[in-house]
Amino acid sequence: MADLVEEAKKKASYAAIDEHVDSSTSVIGIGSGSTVVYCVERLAQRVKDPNSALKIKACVPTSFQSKQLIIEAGLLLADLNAHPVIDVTFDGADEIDESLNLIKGGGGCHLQEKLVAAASKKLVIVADYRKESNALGVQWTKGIPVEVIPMAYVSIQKKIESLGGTSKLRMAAPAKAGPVVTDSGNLILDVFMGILRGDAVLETHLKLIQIPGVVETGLFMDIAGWAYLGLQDGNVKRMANVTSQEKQWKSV
Ligand SMILES: O=C(CO)[C@H](O)[C@H](O)COP(=O)(O)O
Repeated sequence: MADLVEEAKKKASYAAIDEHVDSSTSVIGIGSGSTVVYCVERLAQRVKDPNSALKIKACVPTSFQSKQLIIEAGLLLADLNAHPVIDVTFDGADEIDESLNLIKGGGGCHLQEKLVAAASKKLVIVADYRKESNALGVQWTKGIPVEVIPMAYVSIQKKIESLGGTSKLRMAAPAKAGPVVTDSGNLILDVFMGILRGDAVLETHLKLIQIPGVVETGLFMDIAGWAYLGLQDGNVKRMANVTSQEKQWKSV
């Protein structure tokens, strides 16, 4: 089972890199999590190939983890302020619906992931078959990750209750006593607001983001243009959202 999942992540990642990186690609965003490890592996293989025509100028990370991945692979590390327009970003997801709405932030990196995605002409999601869903909250049952300012986390929890939801402060145990602290120094609430279909995804994001002290939610709507899903039978399923692709190209 574990091998099957790893193989699925690797196949999806290799296909995504091979189909979205070419000699015109200059700046690449690198997401976070266990699946993007294979994207970086494939990218490094292609860059180091003596016959390579690639001219990658910079890789922009979305977390401490992805910064380390870029450095260890010998790729060129840069930051978003130096490269505010990114050609293509590759990132994982915790759940993906049919319209390519996503839950992200299982690894606690969704704030920087959203900032890098928003600066990207293309966002390509890589995942294994367990992430595909017909509605958000069906496969991923650990709640919507919501990054919050530490001094307000209890009052934010109360506001979430008044919206009909519940939340749990994400804890770091057993790795450390106390809460998970994000790369930006904030806390994470995992928020339960039921199963989200269609317009409910955006509506829920808007309700949460309006609460003072909420920095970002792990709901990503209309931003992923492509998703590559590694399947159990060894094939890769390709999904595309034309509306998101067009919006992205226009907004950058
Ligand atoms: O959003 C994320 C981190 O904040 C990750 O992309 C998401 O959790 C998927 O991770 P993995 O590839 O390990 O399943």
